[in-house]
Amino acid sequence: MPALTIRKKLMTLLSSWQAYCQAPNEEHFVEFALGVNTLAELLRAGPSLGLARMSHDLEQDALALFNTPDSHPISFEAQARLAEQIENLSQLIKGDVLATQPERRQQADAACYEAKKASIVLLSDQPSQWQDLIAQLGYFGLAIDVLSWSSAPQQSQALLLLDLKFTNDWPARLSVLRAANPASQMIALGLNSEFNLLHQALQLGCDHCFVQDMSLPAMVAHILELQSCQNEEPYRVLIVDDSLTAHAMIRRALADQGIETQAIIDPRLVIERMHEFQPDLLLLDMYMPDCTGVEAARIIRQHPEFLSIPIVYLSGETDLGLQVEALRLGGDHFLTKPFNPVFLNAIVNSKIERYRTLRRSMYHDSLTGLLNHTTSKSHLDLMLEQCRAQQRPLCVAMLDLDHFKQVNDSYGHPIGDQIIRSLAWLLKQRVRQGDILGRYGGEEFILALPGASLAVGHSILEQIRQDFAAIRHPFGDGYFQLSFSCGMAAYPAIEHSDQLIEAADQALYRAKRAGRNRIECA
Ligand SMILES: Nc1nc2c(ncn2[C@@H]2O[C@H](COP(=O)(O)OP(=O)(O)OP(=O)(O)O)[C@@H](O)[C@H]2O)c(=O)[nH]1
Repeated sequence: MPALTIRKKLMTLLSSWQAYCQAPNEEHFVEFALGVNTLAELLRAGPSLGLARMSHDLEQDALALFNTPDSHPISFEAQARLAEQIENLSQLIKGDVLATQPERRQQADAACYEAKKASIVLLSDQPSQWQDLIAQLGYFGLAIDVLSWSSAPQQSQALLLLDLKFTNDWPARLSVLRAANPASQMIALGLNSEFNLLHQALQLGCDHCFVQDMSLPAMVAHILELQSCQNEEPYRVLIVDDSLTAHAMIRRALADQGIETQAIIDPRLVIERMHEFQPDLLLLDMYMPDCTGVEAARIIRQHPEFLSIPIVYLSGETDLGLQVEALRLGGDHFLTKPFNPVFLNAIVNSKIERYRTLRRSMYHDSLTGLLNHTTSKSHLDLMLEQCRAQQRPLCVAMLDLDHFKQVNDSYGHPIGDQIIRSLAWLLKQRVRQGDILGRYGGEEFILALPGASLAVGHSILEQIRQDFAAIRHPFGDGYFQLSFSCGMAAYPAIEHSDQLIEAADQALYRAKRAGRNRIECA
């Protein structure tokens, strides 16, 4: 997320707050709440989890005061609390956090094939108790700074892992730590899963608790998840409304949150436009001259590819019976005009989030979260066409775990699953945003690197191969190690995507026959 956009949204928020303080009426409060909501959405998608949390808290407090039109000005205490939160958030945004943005962006966009340097701190007076966790994260390229509680950081934006198991007086320490590090993400380690303890830790500012019996792989997976870049495509909304004023108002409200919109007046064009724009949600006016929203929705639902797309009706209609009927006939929600922009954004965001989750489960493998076999292949076809058009090389790698049957036989299927997940995690950490990474078969993965020649691809995969082979997978009191073999092929030497996969597969077969734990090129 560009630092400039965040700063601009912060400025909008600050001026709307100032306007409210000068003239504390409902209209100004709505503007302010919209500003908070917009900034919170931006920060939610950004790299700083702590900032996201702070803006979320501010948003919640602002929204809690939202539905009280008669109570403006808000109480002195509420105003002071909001002012303090705004001040803290704005200090942090203006300060160090954005200074680290170019570096973070570089990690996300450019060649992040190398191990990422994470900012993770473990606070513990008995760090030897956590050496397995530190080692495991290390294998994924995440370096942990270990500090004692007496040298706890201040104003840190790191992910803080807090040893509460071997720490006396942790509640007091926790609240001091949270106050000193409002923008950090805090994870409590080692509490037993008693309701009151967890409640207390969360109330004192922890964002997550890893309870005592949580398995090491689960902890590692969760931390990796928190560390991974969140680079999602912007949400897309198609507006179908015969009023140009409605188009302008809705587009303005949604654009503030980075949501892409297109608008059409004629409902008869809706299917064509949906194919072109591929929206995540439809805002459909109820009453248009040639066709009602309900009729349009029914037509949309006749197309299997649009069966699950969320449809939200917009209408001045307050007749409950009609609304219920409209929902029965293919709609998901009903917003009454004049709509509240904060509410509109909240509905749109939550519906799209769920829709995308559903789509992810269709295109992604459930064990690893990587693209599934079919989607990897179709993405590869598209990518090859792009590389052909741009006259860029494209390197394809097929990876297969070595002697994996033995892992299942010796350690059990769940451990086998965990190994598959750990290779997926390692690969996810190393690829760039535009690369294809998929689980091609049981213990086979596909990687496609646009712009990379065979030589470049080889050196990237070689580093990953060495790193994976060095990972020690814990089992009982000991550990075991594992390797993968890899076959590679590249465009333009090989012209078609099926042939690329076939050639990489044959090279993989040669790597297996030559002794495994190696890379062969077509
Ligand atoms: N745990 C687990 N095992 C899987 C999964 N998918 C496939 N497998 C197992 O992966 C093993 C693959 O075995 P083989 O094809 O004989 O290959 P290998 O033992 O890895 O030997 P080489 O590939 O020749 O090095 C089989 O035992 C499958 O049951 C999965 O999702 N989870």
